[in-house]
Amino acid sequence: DPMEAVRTFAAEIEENQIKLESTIGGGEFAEVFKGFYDGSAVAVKRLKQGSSLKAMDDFISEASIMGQFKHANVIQLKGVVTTTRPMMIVTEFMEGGSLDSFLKEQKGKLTTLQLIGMIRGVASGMAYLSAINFIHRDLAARNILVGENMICKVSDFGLSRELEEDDPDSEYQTQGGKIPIRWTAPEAIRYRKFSSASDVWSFGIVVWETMSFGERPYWDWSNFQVMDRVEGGYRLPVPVKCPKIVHSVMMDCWDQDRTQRPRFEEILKRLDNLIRTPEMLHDELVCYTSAVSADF
Ligand SMILES: NC(=O)c1cccc(Nc2nccc(Nc3c(Cl)ccc4c3OCO4)n2)c1
Repeated sequence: DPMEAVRTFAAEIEENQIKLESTIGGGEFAEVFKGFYDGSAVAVKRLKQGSSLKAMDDFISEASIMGQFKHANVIQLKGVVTTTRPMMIVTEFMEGGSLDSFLKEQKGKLTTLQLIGMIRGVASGMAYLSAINFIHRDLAARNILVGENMICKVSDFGLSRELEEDDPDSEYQTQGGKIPIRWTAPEAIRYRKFSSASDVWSFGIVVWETMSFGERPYWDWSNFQVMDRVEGGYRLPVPVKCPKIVHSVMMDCWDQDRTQRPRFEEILKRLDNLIRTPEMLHDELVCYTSAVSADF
């Protein structure tokens, strides 16, 4: 019973203790506001009146899931309003908004090291979630939030994907459920085999989005073209000014064989090494031996 779970994992907040200030977003089922609670800035997701029972259950489930997490790179739940209507989810406030829009606004203004620092935060949040066996299924720059000092946090644990019917990123699958095709691993698209390894694939796409300052993965290709060409071995190219060594991390995340993809723990170590040795980010300083061994 979702209500039972939310009482276990989330503090109940009195609605009159929350002050709403401004609207910052919204979807089909809920609106998101900036507000204040307990002396600090918060984000408040408010379920729209007249929502279906399923929408209510999904709303409550998102809070229960979030309430079980505690990590610097995962959005922190402060509490919920469930005993009065409308229901609300209250979290820490992330001033930079979603990563995809943040990157578009900051296009060309961030250094490679800053971009890698953001990606490192996402990898750290995902290493934590995969360690507690939580599979995200919708990891994308739009579902990462940016806070002070450009800290990045994994968010959006909604079971019901807020992908609109006509959302170009949603693709109907036979058994209900919508899948964001251009972020999803081939085995998860083909036979719904979601795992931390399919989250690693999605993470590779997030790295590409970040190094491309919010460029749309596979540009204006149709979902079918994406599936067909990726199955055929096509992979996104190295973004402009992106060090080859960062593109090699992406390529490892996009291994057709999910057992060959690096775990988030390994990805985190590789990113930390790059941050510690920035000279590795200058292609001209790094020698790349060709894949084919020299015949001598
Ligand atoms: N500065 C801005 O314009 C801005 C735009 C969008 C989001 C945020 N910031 C922001 N900060 C924290 C959370 C969210 N959105 C969100 C999510 Cl994703 C899931 C569940 C939940 C939420 O709020 C309460 O419950 N947003 C800030």
